[in-house]
Amino acid sequence: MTSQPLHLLSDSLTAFLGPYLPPSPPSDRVFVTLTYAASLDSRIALGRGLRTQLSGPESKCMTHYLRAHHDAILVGVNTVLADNPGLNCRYRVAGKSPSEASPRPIIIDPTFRCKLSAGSKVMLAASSKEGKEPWILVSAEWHAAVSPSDLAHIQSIESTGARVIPVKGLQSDNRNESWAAILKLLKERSIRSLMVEGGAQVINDLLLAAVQDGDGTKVSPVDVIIITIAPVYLGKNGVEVSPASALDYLYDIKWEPFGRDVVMASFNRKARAVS
Ligand SMILES: NC(=O)c1ccc[n+]([C@@H]2O[C@H](COP(=O)([O-])OP(=O)(O)OC[C@H]3O[C@@H](n4cnc5c(N)ncnc54)[C@H](O)[C@@H]3O)[C@@H](O)[C@H]2O)c1
Ligand SMILES: Nc1nc(=O)c(N)c(NC[C@H](O)[C@H](O)[C@H](O)COP(=O)(O)O)[nH]1
Repeated sequence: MTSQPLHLLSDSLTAFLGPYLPPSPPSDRVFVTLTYAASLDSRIALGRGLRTQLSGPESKCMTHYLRAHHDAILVGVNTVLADNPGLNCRYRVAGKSPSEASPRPIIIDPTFRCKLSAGSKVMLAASSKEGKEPWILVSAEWHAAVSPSDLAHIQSIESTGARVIPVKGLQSDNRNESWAAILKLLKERSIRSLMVEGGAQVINDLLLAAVQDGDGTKVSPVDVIIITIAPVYLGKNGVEVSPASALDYLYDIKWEPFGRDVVMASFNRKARAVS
């Protein structure tokens, strides 16, 4: 990988983000930050499968600063197929190697469509010690009936330290149940803070998701929402972020300009109770 480290953020910008970062020491459950970059018409890409750069250099740097503060970063498989993302942290953290500063990449991919190769950016970031090896979450049903060619592929990428992890309850047709299963698995594997970067299906689902808290109460799994808004329109064919129903539960909202973009950071009132 030949990516350049990102330049430092000013003190005022780190002060802006500070209140929204995962707690230290971490709490007992997985702290979830939902973050993405959208156009003025709430599109996150020009069309399905199209990588679309929205963030300018300043807000991009903000995203990598956030990556440095999370144990893991999660995307849906369509984002991997469209964007070939590195999912590492290119913001330099004093006293940590790039790999140590990077979150664990996690890809939700029930039927292993990503078919990661050694040349994909996420695998290259890991092999060049600029990131961590990805975990690919597949459904337990798919894994139980894996074909010989997929098994060979899995063995090949696992030999590099990547993991293909079967998850009971991970299913495309009951995605709310999937979130409960994903968060349980991540907690068992000592992930205490998760940054979710997209794509649209993941974001739209998570905005309305409800999982059981320790005492059985239904809660939203999302603690913090951080959105970069870029001053462009992507039009009607764009990939839209718009949940299936209305919601109005953000609080302690701050807006901050980052270059030509503006970033909104907020807490989610439903992170504790969903009626
Ligand atoms: N601007 C941004 O910030 C940003 C961020 C990420 C992606 N994108 C764009 O978004 C587009 C991709 O978005 P998308 O909506 O097509 O796909 P996605 O990335 O949300 O992936 C969807 C797929 O992931 C799996 N999946 C997701 N949630 C699941 C669940 N709970 N249970 C089981 N399986 C689950 C399924 O296989 C599903 O088909 C791309 O064009 C990409 O460039 C933009
Ligand atoms: N913050 C942000 N601004 C954007 O304009 C954009 N398109 C994304 N998209 C998020 C998605 O996860 C991308 O796949 C990664 O941003 C790829 O970037 P990396 O190689 O991982 O740095 N995110």
